[in-house]
Amino acid sequence: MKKKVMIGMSGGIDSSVTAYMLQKEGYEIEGVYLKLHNRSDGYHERNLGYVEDVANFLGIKYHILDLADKFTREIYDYFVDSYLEGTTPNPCVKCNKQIKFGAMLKFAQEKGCEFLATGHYVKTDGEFFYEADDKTKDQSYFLSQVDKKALPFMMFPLSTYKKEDIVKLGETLASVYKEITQKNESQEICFVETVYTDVIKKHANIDLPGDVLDEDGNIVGEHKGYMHYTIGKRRGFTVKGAQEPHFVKELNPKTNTIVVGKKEVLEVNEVIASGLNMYIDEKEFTATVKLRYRSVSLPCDVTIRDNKAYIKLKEPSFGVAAGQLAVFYDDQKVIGSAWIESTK
Ligand SMILES: Nc1ncnc2c1ncn2[C@@H]1O[C@H](COP(=O)(O)OP(=O)(O)OP(=O)(O)O)[C@@H](O)[C@H]1O
Repeated sequence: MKKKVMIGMSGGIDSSVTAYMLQKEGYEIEGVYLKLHNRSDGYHERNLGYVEDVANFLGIKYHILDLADKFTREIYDYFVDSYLEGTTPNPCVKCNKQIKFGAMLKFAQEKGCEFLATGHYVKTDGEFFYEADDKTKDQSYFLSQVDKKALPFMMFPLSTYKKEDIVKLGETLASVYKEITQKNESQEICFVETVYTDVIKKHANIDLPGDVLDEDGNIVGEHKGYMHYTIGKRRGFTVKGAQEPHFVKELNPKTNTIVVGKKEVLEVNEVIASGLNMYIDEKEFTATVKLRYRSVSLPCDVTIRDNKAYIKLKEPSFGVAAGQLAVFYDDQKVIGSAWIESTK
């Protein structure tokens, strides 16, 4: 009997080609589209149109799973609250853990599927995640909070391909694939239509000017409201008499102040992170760590104690933000991750 695979279908090229590939390999496939938010600009209608056309082309069944309430509670509210608290959230990491490889995986299993496949660029051997071959698309950072128990059920057929090859293949398939390749690349964060501040504005007044402080607490300028800034940002505030660029080092919601300094004051050598998700049991290890997506992996020593990771960097990093994820790698293998709480 053919093995049954559920495919997370977003209406984008990656998942549409994933479905084509797995069918060609001989799997029995079904699709599921997740409704994750209530965008009113025709977003879901457009995506579902593509999902339906691809499903018709392949002759497969597809489901619509409405997870908007769960998504609002667990992902959207966390996103807004993080900015209010002066931290920098990573909603895609939470979504992968709780929604895509939480609720969507459960749905796939309830429908009798042996596997869940997505168009993520990442590898797995059922025990660990590994970086994808296309390093410009690699999404291992975003998957590193996914529960170990979910890994044996995952399939990532795009893991060895380059994005451009997937687009090229799409162009040779049915006309719907061609149409999908011509639409705009999806947004970085699916519920942010333009910029994140437009989302936050719906929940708080973000335009509250306040003081810019130097490291010693002296007032040196003015800012537009702390929620306009993230750690490392260098524009949109004034610093009296500054000759050199200044960067945001700290956000203080309670006093509506931001602390800025020259690049060297943003230097970080130690990181404390909590909310661990480890794929190995060791409590002390040497690894490399990515402190944000699209940053280089830095060599470090890690000690796990009282459910926290104490990370000593062997070379400094700059502009590390609380709220982002620290992802530990052993070469290309993801060995765990934790949320950045504080830095030194
Ligand atoms: N709304 C959704 N419903 C079902 N699956 C989804 C949805 N959004 C994303 N996915 C799954 O997660 C994968 C990664 O999504 P992401 O948005 O990170 O990448 P993408 O490159 O835009 O993918 P795609 O081209 O398939 O839209 C998708 O390929 C798809 O399998």
